Amino acid sequence: MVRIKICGITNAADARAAATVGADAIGLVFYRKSPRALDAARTQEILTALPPFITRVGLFVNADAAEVAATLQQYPLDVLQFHGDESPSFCRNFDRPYIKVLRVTAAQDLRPAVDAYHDAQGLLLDCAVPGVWGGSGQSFDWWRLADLGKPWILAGGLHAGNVAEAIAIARPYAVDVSSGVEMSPGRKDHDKMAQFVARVRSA
Ligand SMILES: O=C(O)c1ccccc1NCC(=O)[C@H](O)[C@H](O)COP(=O)(O)O
Repeated sequence: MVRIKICGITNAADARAAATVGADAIGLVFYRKSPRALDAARTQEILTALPPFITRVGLFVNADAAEVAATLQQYPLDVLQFHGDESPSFCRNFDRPYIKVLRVTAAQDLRPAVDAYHDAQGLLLDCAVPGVWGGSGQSFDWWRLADLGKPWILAGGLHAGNVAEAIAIARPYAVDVSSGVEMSPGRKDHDKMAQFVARVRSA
């Protein structure tokens, strides 16, 4: 079964809807320059609204270690997701499972990254878009990856109309979607989320 993460949740209603339609995980953006960035009140509201057994993933882009640590002190996040140029030693600094994002455009050898981030819980492949760290809505040329020896997550420009094809080609452990299930940046479309999950489940 392919797992599903819905990223860039910004309010309690969207968090509840993501859980209701069957998402396995939600992503919370702690990157101030993002249109999906959260403040303390919103973060608390989302975490309070979320039912049990949905993985809470916190996203960071080249944050200070102190900022990541403070966020972890404040909120019960299950997994960290690093979208910037964070080194392996930085990522493993927080005593928390982490996912490292690799930004790609087409087929490439991922072995060096797999070796470098050998203790990552998973790797997330997203589309490399200059000047954009994530949530771009752009996809890359999917390819069938050789076994990485580690779960990997497919992201970048996915939506209900292309996710089945993406899964058939790439065979990921999980898929991650943000803008493909939105009506505008940071506002999820609940019907699109339901359609997306249904397509993944039937792929
Ligand atoms: O959502 C953002 O604005 C964002 C900003 C900086 C780093 C990551 C960000 N989001 C990550 C994601 O939403 C997803 O993990 C991934 O990039 C897929 O996004 P999309 O192509 O919009 O489905």
